Amino acid sequence: MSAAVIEVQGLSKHFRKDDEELIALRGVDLTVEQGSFLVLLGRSGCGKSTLLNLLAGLTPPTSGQITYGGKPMRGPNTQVGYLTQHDTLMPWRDVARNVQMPRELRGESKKERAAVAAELIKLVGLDGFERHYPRELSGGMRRRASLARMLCADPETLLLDEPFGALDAQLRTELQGELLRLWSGSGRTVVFVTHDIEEALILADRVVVLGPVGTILLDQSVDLPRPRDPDDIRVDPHFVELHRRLSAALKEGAR
Ligand SMILES: Nc1ncnc2c1ncn2[C@@H]1O[C@H](COP(=O)(O)OP(=O)(O)OP(=O)(O)O)[C@@H](O)[C@H]1O
Repeated sequence: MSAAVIEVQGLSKHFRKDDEELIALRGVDLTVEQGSFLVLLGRSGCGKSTLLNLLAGLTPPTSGQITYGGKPMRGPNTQVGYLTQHDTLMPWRDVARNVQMPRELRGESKKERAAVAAELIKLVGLDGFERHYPRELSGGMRRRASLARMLCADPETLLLDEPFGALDAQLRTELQGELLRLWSGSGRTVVFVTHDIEEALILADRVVVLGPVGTILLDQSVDLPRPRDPDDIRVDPHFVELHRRLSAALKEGAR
């Protein structure tokens, strides 16, 4: 077993709205192993995005603690790349300049960062759109540009919040494949949020099913052989059994 890169203990997050307190997460314990591909699966509103915000260090917990690489996290974590659910592209920069941004901030030369960005733009299928501004792109294209920008920072841990939800089925499968190629053997850790069981099983080493307030309903390792061809794997009896288990856990959480 690899070392833990992220350790979450007794994590709670409350929000205050007017006079009411809303509990988004309550007492979550979770360990993420270095180099693993973890999928967090859960229905809308169970606290997945809140958990990623906390893992990225964008917001502090109400109680509990998170350690990253053995050190308590305080403030934004620069080792992680975070693809949020909402669009964070800079509207005044074209695709190429958005994607290059993380390396520009590090002071990398124009030539070097342009070369890396060009590769990544190609990888996400946006070649030809380098000079387009975010407003000139479709929702799915903006998502892909954001993914390329996140990868351009070359983070050691990737936090992805439903990154492929807005894409058509074929593009989704292609980008899932690219993500797996990028991750495989890289030593990077991925925490991927989705509410799609099939997507979870195609990607993950391990699926954690979350219920209301982030309660862990099931912690399931996924020992399906890789590469996992979506068309073949759907009829694999072990896939079908895992699908049934995850689906039952999600239903249980909805009661
Ligand atoms: N900034 C905030 N202020 C108040 N309440 C919030 C805030 N952020 C999240 N919440 C609440 O916390 C709960 C969990 O929200 P969260 O976005 O983490 O869920 P989710 O599982 O990611 O949902 P989805 O799959 O729909 O994105 C929800 O009830 C939401 O209304």
